[in-house]
Amino acid sequence: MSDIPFAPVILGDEPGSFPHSVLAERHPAIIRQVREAFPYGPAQHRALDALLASCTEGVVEPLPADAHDRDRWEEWGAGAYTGRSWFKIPWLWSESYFYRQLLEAVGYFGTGPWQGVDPFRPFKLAELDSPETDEELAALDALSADDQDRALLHGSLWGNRADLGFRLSTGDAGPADAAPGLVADDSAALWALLPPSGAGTLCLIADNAGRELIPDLLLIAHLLERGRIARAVLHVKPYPYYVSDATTADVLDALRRLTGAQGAAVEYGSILWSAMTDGRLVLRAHPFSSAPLPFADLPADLRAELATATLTIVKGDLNYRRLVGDRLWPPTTPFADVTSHFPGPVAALRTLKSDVITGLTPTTEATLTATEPQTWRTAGTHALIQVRA
Ligand SMILES: O=P(O)(O)OC[C@H]1O[C@](O)(CO)[C@@H](O)[C@@H]1O
Repeated sequence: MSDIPFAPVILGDEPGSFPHSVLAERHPAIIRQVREAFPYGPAQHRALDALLASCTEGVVEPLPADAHDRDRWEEWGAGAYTGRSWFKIPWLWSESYFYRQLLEAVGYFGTGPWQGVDPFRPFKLAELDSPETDEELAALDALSADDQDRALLHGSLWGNRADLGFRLSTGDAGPADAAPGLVADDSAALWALLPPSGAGTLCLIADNAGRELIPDLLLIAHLLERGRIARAVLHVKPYPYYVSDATTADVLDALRRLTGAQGAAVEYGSILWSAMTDGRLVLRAHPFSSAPLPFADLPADLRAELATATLTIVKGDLNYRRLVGDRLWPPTTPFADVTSHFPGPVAALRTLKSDVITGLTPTTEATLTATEPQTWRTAGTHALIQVRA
């Protein structure tokens, strides 16, 4: 990466900026919503009060001395950031640590009865049970064999808009005269890495549960069924994270949603069910999946595993930030340069929901900046498919 221009790491300390609004407004709102979603007891409410005070006006507090992952967070930088304002340290770190501390407050990691109760589960289930999910599953029945590659790839891509921490108010793309919805499209290179009769392994680093995970699973089922891959490894989060990020429990809920549906959805569900049963589809919940660090810092075991994949698909905005580095890159910085650290071929499927962007052509950047100066980076109205073979 030595030829790449310097790009500053994103912090949350600039009032009016997107990262600042997440720390100052979105995190308090998430605490409020979680509080209302369950009849938590007084101790949990006190812990949530303390977290609210800490993350808005206070400093980063240490994890309890007996926390099972305290050493891991030390390795990930807790020593350097404890005692500092949440706004003045890398935004990626602040956000990640917020979710870790939120789970601490509600007793998710404790030994009591709230152990393992996902504070975001009511929101995830509501989305999974929504009429929109019914409609998306019913649409599978109308897909011709020729349409499936593109439709299922795009389903997985645009499914990334369905992020519960980020409710969209706009449609597929920007206004009619705006830049195209897809600001980079390397899908030909992606398909070239997954030819029919492929014997390889796809790793898919998942993002959100519900209406994003369903199309991710459909894509995996399709690739297995068409013989473009022999095996898939689906990387999920080891614990609830960023409100809607997928965990093992969410995969099982999504799978049940498919097998309990009607029409083609059921067939996809049974392909996935048997693939899990016979080991062609494997779930992984590596601790690094919810680390506050970029993928340039992959631990050795995960790096070795991803190095064996024919292709790794990295889903969503947060994973994109981790893949290219959570930095204010010049938008035309080549995607291949900022992903040269990654151990194998990699594809990013992402809707744009934060300031980080790379790999645009000068023309695309100029069009976006001229037509949608305030919103194109963060509104989720644009998407990209970028590949480094
Ligand atoms: O679900 P996604 O696509 O990873 O998006 C989550 C996004 O939420 C934010 O963290 C803000 O909360 C984004 O900036 C972030 O990258």
